[in-house]
Amino acid sequence: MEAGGVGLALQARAAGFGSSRHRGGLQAPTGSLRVADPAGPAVAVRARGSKPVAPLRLRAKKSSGGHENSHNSVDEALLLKRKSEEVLFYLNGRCIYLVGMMGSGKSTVGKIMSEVLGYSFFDSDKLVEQAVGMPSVAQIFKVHSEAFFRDNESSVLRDLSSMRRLVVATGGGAVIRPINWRYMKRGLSVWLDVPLDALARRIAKVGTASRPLLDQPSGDPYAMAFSKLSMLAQQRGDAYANADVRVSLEEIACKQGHDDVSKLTPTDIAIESLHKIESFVIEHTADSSASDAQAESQIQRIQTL
Ligand SMILES: Nc1ncnc2c1ncn2[C@@H]1O[C@H](COP(=O)(O)OP(=O)(O)OP(=O)(O)O)[C@@H](O)[C@H]1O
Ligand SMILES: O=C(O)C1=C[C@@H](O)[C@@H](O)[C@H](O)C1
Ligand SMILES: [Mg+2]
Repeated sequence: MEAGGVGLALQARAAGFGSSRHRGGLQAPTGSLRVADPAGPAVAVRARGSKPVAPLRLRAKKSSGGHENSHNSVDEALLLKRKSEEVLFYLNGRCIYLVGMMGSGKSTVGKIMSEVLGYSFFDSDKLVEQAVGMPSVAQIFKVHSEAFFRDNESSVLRDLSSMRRLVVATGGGAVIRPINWRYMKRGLSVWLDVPLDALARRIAKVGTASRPLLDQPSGDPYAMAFSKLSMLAQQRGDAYANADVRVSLEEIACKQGHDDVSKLTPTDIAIESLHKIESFVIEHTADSSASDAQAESQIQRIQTL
């Protein structure tokens, strides 16, 4: 199933936000996964020449609606910081895997979470590109095949799963292979559940060229994205629901009294994700041997689907 020998030289850049420091990822493939100290602090896994994790800067900017700004207010930034400190205690170095459809905000929200937690951020699509030595997922699909991409995606997730203190934005389709769940269940998985209409709006705004499963030479970008996303959602059934935690944007919007999920900032979503992670971990660490058994039986169930 998995690609053989897709080695990764893990040189994570400490995740930043709002700058080129964002581009967490690997250097060109150079052999096996190397981490100086997998259990050590996030600064132990950073790119050659990159700077250590920058302290959280509170930015009090009004949202433009385009989400160039990560936080709406100082209050929101403080809430995020406070929640991350509580969650860190319970996480005990466990990795966080964000799953969800294309455009659900895994990369955007993941970077915010990694910054506040002092974790390193990885985007599994980028890691596959680097491991294969191609500039884009679209090109990998074109030159090789989706199956080839999926094999490499599994290899990347396997390599990441041996590490600690990472936030991983997984590829939108990573949930379809049961073996990937075995890897992701070594950490905590979070499903960003975003209505298809909002996904299609986001994707239409930036275009579909980088997303081969949605790319369409002509037609209305929103309508095309919506119809393809609907099809994928149907094919994937409840694969996303295998995640430990579900973060529903509709639920957050409802709690905040908004009629539209587009009012939510990535920070709102990061806060809710941390909150849900905390509840999940508290609930499942009461009896850790029972929860290990639960996780194993869940993996067995996924594998037989
Ligand atoms: N809360 C939000 N509100 C509005 N737009 C958002 C929000 N979060 C992310 N976006 C925008 O939606 C687009 C997709 O976000 P992002 O790349 O983070 O998603 P993704 O889940 O990583 O997608 P992919 O699976 O394709 O990598 C980006 O243009 C991003 O700026
Ligand atoms: O949903 C999917 O199947 C995909 C999502 C992207 O993140 C990429 O992993 C790729 O374009 C496939
Ligand atoms: Mg992404």
